[in-house]
Amino acid sequence: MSLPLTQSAAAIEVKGVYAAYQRQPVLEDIHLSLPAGRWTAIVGPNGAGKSTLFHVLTGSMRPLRGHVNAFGQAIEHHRKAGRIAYMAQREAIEWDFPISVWETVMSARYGHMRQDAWWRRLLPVRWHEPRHRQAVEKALDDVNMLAFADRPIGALSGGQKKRVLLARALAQEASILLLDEPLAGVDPPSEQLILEVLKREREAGRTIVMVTHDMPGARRYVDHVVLINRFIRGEGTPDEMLSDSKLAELAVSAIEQSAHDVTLAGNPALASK
Ligand SMILES: Nc1ncnc2c1ncn2[C@@H]1O[C@H](COP(=O)(O)OP(=O)(O)OP(=O)(O)O)[C@@H](O)[C@H]1O
Repeated sequence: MSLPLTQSAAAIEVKGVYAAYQRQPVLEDIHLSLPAGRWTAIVGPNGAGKSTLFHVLTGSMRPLRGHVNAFGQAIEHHRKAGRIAYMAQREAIEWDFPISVWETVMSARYGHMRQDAWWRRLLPVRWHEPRHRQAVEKALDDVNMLAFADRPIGALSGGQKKRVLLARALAQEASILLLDEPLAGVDPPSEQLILEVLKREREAGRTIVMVTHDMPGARRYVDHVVLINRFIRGEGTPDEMLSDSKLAELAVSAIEQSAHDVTLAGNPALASK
């Protein structure tokens, strides 16, 4: 069940963000206030700019204009302090890299290890602070992947890779989780497992922002929904934003947007008008 949004401060505030690739606009005039300790779904058609928004939120892409704050400070500050965990889409990861599931998830702890005594950091991994091992173990257990800890990451199925990526984000124990399509390509039992894990994380006070195309899952679990297609097309409760009429409006915006882009591609002179 979703939580009421009253009295919830903003975890992330996006103000007047514009972003583009090779001068082609992808995000325009984005203003958002994502509530702290709540679970937000970002919903939009393919190519709407959802992943790009996450690149801006993680600081890996600089917007052309505008800025992003987390808990009232520049987002870079929180990223460097490890307070933001980011789960990329499966396709964005190099799976041939010769490293195990355990090592992949442990890499989420590097930021925390910087705070350990310097001599500890020189020791082999098995002598690192037990809290790192415990966090990795718990995260893998949460997503039912502990039995695969020693497996090379390249030797996993698509759905298993997804769960390892989520475990990596969980092991960071960050206050904000940014998850790009955590439910895509997983079977129904795994989807249910992931939704329940995220529900527990939200109940523990973490702020979750996830991109999803899974409307039934979003309707049942999230507190807040943002509709996006280059511009923000709506923001509110799941009941308001995921109604048939709102989703139909979003689909029409996608058709209009692509017709507009095709027109501009055929007449580049119009782009500057
Ligand atoms: N590196 C890039 N260079 C040029 N264009 C890009 C790049 N990455 C994305 N785009 C374009 O920017 C637009 C938004 O892409 P983005 O990946 O943010 O969309 P999305 O909403 O996450 O889509 P999907 O649901 O398909 O994952 C698309 O038209 C895409 O083709």
